[in-house]
Amino acid sequence: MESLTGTGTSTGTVGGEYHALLARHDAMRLRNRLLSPRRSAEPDLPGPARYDGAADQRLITEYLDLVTPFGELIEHLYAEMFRRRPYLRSLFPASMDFQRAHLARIFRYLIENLHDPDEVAALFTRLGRDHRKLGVRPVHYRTFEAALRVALRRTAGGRWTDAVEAAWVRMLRFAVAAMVEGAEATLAEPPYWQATVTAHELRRPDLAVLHVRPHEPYPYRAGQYAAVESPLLPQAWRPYSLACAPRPEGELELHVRQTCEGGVSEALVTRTLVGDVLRLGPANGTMTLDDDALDRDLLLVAGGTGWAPVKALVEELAGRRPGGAGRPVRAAQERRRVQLFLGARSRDELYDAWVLADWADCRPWLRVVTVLDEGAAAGAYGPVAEAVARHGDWSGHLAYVSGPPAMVGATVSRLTAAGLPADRIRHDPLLDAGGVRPRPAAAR
Ligand SMILES: NC(=O)C1=CN([C@@H]2O[C@H](COP(=O)(O)OP(=O)(O)OC[C@H]3O[C@@H](n4cnc5c(N)ncnc54)[C@H](O)[C@@H]3O)[C@@H](O)[C@H]2O)C=CC1
Repeated sequence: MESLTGTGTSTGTVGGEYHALLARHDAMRLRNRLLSPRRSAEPDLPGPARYDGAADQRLITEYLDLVTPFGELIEHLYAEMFRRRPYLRSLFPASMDFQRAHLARIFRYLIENLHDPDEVAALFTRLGRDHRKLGVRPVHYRTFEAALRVALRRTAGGRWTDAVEAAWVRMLRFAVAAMVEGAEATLAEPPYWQATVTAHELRRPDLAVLHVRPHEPYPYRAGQYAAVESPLLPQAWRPYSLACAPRPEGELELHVRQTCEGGVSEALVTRTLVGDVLRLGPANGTMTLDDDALDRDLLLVAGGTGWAPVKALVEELAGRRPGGAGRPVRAAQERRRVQLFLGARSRDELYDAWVLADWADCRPWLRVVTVLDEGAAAGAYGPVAEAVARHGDWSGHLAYVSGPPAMVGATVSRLTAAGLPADRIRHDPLLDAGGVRPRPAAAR
């Protein structure tokens, strides 16, 4: 483990050799764990049991104004970390803006949820699994901790106390223990999957549909999302929903809207060619069809490229109905109906319209309403949340909502106000660009 700290280059991005070394190291750890499963791989990191998060939350919150907004703290933290271990810079993307914002979200999430250690541990266990793709090792967290302590003192100034710092450190160690646990539990799966682009269609000037073929079997369920990295922007990973149900040949579909210049979405939409090799992180997300989901009528609501996971869900449903190749649904479940609302800015923005037309012809259990921002030509109009609310009583349904965060939030609010229990509405993290959930107050 410690020997890895000297690996890598002091500048540039993390390379194949580093990942090959990590893979060999993971294989050794897995072997050791299988031979002696009770042995903790990182005995010096504390486990999450019996952590009094509420007490630390009170202390941290009382002195929070000394270190917020988090911008300055995070600047100091990364500066100190890269000063101590320059090679760690290679584990991060060239531009740190996104990373800084992401870390601020993580700190906010941690502090706001610390009274609920189980919830925090569950999220950070998933994050630990996901962080394997970055080449992060447990030893790196110790450097992070040391840098955080320096940064806290530098930012807070004279009123800072050892007791508050100790609370921050306990909070961090608690989260790190869960991350290490998550990484250890998934040692048997690859930290990332390489996937070759087999098709790239520009459907709108700023929107592409990509097909990619993973080099190894890629486990996921319809409705899930994965972090994607382009070789044009190493170590910059962004989440995209997988737009198809698992297929026998293993090919995946991604829908990407360019959201800004110079980012991952631009690289995928305008600078990616057939034959390029992307990397995918492990699949995540709870917008999936469990068996009990099939006992209810379904309401699917999608806006823009939020159509992607909903398309995958409908594909899975079709595969499980008579005539489909998937695991069949029970007879009673066959009678269940699916109502889909698809929001788009204009008719031209319905970039997958031919799929909808095909489906309307051969899927009598599916009803589709397209909702255009401009005019009522396709059957409904106005913000998709309002169209859904106008169209009926959804209180007995199970709902899946996907699209711009404001649209998802508005739809969830309308549905809960109309009597649909919150635990029957599924959607991905709203503010998430890297796996962190928003505060509980934001409707999910
Ligand atoms: N799993 C998920 O939740 C997924 C989410 N997305 C997100 O969906 C968004 C898609 O972007 P675009 O294709 O550019 O969508 P867009 O900006 O074209 O919006 C699509 C439709 O959503 C509705 N909408 C948009 N903003 C709204 C608001 N503030 N309030 C109510 N309704 C609103 C409108 O009906 C609009 O026509 C991105 O933010 C992306 O991150 C994309 C894929 C999957």
